[in-house]
Amino acid sequence: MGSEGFDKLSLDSIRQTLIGLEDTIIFSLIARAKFPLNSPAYDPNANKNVSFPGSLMEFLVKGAEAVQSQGGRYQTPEEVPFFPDGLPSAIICTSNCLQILPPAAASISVNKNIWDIYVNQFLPLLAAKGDDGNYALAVASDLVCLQAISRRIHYGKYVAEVKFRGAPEAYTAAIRAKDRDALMNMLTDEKVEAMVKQRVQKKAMVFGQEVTLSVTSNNSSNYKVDPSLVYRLYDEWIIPLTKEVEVQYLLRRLD
Ligand SMILES: C=C(O[C@@H]1C=C(C(=O)O)C=C[C@H]1O)C(=O)O
Repeated sequence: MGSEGFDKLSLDSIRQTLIGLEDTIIFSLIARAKFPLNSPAYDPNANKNVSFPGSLMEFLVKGAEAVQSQGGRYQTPEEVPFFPDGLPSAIICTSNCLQILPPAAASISVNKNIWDIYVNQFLPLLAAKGDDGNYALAVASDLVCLQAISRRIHYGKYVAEVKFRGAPEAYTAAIRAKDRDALMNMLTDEKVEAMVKQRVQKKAMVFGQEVTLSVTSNNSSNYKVDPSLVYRLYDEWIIPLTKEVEVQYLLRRLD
């Protein structure tokens, strides 16, 4: 998002972007679900190659982020690396180089939470048990999921900025008081959250249905990804982490 566009930003336009990211996230989950869990890819102890520490997934994600960083991926507040330490600089400055949000926005990241939830809680629910040896393909698919989920959650920085601009006095008072609960109450819109969760569950049913040429109606209830799991992903993890990003952003807004 270019800085010239920020002033035209509205909550509706940001929400439209988040709706678009729902599709990206759900299709990335469908792609990952094609592989079994392949647990050795996530186990640092399964890696006997001492040339790199950590799991195969950590090794592959670090390498991918290093290349993408040189291409300028991490020049906007919503694009946050999972392994920021030692990332090479961008070799080009894209239009997004311009300062969009206050400098403190760049330091806000909940990627450690996202990684831990995804690897240790969500992935075992998404992928079938088993090991087909396609570790690099499965991890490449994981990275697409993680980056889409992270982008969606860190879009909370823009949401918070628009909300701040909509009620600067009220937010300033809560920020000055470092009142996290007040900020959380002010930024929460339960009606919108409910619509988001219902919509992603329905999208998982539509996008994840098996398409056949059978003349009979396709009323099978087997989906490529469990729609109730997608609902839970948003309910227990994506929405709460988005709001956490909003609160962290607001607490730094007046720095
Ligand atoms: C993102 C927003 O802020 C909060 C988080 C939401 C979400 O993560 O889906 C939805 C509504 C709000 O409670 C918003 O207001 O759109």
